[in-house]
Amino acid sequence: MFRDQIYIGGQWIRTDKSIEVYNPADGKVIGTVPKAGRIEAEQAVDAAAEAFGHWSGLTAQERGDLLRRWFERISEHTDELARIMTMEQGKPLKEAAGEIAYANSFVSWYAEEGKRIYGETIPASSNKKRIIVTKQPVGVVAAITPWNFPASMITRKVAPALAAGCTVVIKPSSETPFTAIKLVELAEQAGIPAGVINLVTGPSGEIAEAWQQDGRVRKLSFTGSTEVGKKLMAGAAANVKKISLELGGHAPFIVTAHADLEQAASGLIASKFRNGGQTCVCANRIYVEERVAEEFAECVARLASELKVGNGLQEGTDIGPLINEDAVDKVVKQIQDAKAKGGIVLTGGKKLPELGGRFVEPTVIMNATDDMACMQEETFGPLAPITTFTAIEEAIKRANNSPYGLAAYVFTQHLGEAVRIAEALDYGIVGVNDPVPSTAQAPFGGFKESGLGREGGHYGIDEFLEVKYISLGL
Ligand SMILES: NC(=O)C1=CN([C@@H]2O[C@H](COP(=O)(O)OP(=O)(O)OC[C@H]3O[C@@H](n4cnc5c(N)ncnc54)[C@H](OP(=O)(O)O)[C@@H]3O)[C@@H](O)[C@H]2O)C=CC1
Ligand SMILES: O=C(O)CCCC(=O)O
Repeated sequence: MFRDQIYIGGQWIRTDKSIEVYNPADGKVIGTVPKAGRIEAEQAVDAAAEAFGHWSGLTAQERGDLLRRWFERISEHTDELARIMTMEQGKPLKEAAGEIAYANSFVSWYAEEGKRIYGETIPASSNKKRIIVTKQPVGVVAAITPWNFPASMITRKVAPALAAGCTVVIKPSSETPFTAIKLVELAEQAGIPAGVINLVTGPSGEIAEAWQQDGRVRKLSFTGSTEVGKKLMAGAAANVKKISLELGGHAPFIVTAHADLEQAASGLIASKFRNGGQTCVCANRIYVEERVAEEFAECVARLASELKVGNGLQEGTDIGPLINEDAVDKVVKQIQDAKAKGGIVLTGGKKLPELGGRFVEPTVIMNATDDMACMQEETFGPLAPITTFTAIEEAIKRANNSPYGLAAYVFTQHLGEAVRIAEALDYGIVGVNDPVPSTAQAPFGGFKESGLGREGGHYGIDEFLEVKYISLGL
């Protein structure tokens, strides 16, 4: 179940040293993965560079057929993949199975979309010339993925890259490598040729540096913190690598007096507590129009108090553990800070060491103010701070007052109000009466320090293509 090998050029390999992987629900070691370094990172690029000629030379239909076979293998192994994910990442089993289906939707969607990489002809200014525009794969792609979505962050990068004709080297998070390894094993079984997908595990800094410095890697796609994203962006300048960054978020969630309050409250629960709050698009700051705030907050607190916290493998669990002790400390500090600044805890507020892992109660805080840490920093945990506003313009101004610009949410039944607020928000994704807007067909990505580029939809495949202009003299 927990394969302890990396995959380079179609070979499964072990290294002398290894890294332990823990189950965050009980702190126990579930297995080890190789502690690869610069040498293996370079070997992976050798393999990907060698495989590129053949892979990019296949037709889009041939690549699509192989991606479709990968999709089928993943579907058949959903239960096993979900179990691996719950054991290394913590999210409840039903949510892990949901993530596998979501991850696989990128594989099926890009298996088709690769066939629609269209070029263009442009009228020339001389009738002795023809202007032809084509698109071709960028080359070898490096994908560095985080622990919060161990499957979908792999497929959201790898499926469009492969469909475009690129080959890839992957470095999954050291906290959740086994889901990624299983996905790659299934790609091998699906017949994706040796060298097209390569995966190494090990210290992220060393592996990322090797790939940054290697001019054969023409594109780096990263999901993770803004802090690391900035370093990678600076490193990519060395050989002017293309780069996509999907970084931190600090999503505002605006509820107006025109909202259906029950719909808004259950929407907030879905957005805020998905993956225990460890999602870059999670609601992080909740702005509610004053005259409905009390009723809304009571409804949210009641729903949050009904969520069952526990080991994700147990039936009925809604919220699993946080990924590590640092994550627990960050949430607990934000709760303490909010209380010290006048926040009132409506439900939750404590960590739950008696459960034997890294668990924090789903927490709802009323009377939040903009000077609280939870209103300024990404929480990445189950804390919902609620503040009030009296004028919509004030809510928009406060919502936009952030270096982040990934996702934002608006709940209102007033159409004009919904459109005006959605248009005024400086965010790449706006969910209007929709707490979970992510989907394979749509562009996912942020403004400002939340990142660069888009994943998903036809935008997501463009990230792996170069535009070539051919000027044809007749
Ligand atoms: N946008 C998102 O989805 C995510 C946002 N975050 C935000 O970041 C905060 C901190 O979480 P954390 O896990 O520490 O986030 P990191 O950004 O440190 O880790 C995310 C990924 O980046 C890798 N990584 C870490 N350092 C480097 C580096 N120098 N070069 C290349 N890759 C690197 C990690 O690998 P390894 O695990 O092997 O070190 C992991 O795969 C969270 O609280 C949250 O706010 C975190 C994760 C995902
Ligand atoms: O970066 C993340 O948090 C993963 C994206 C989750 C999603 O696709 O909704």
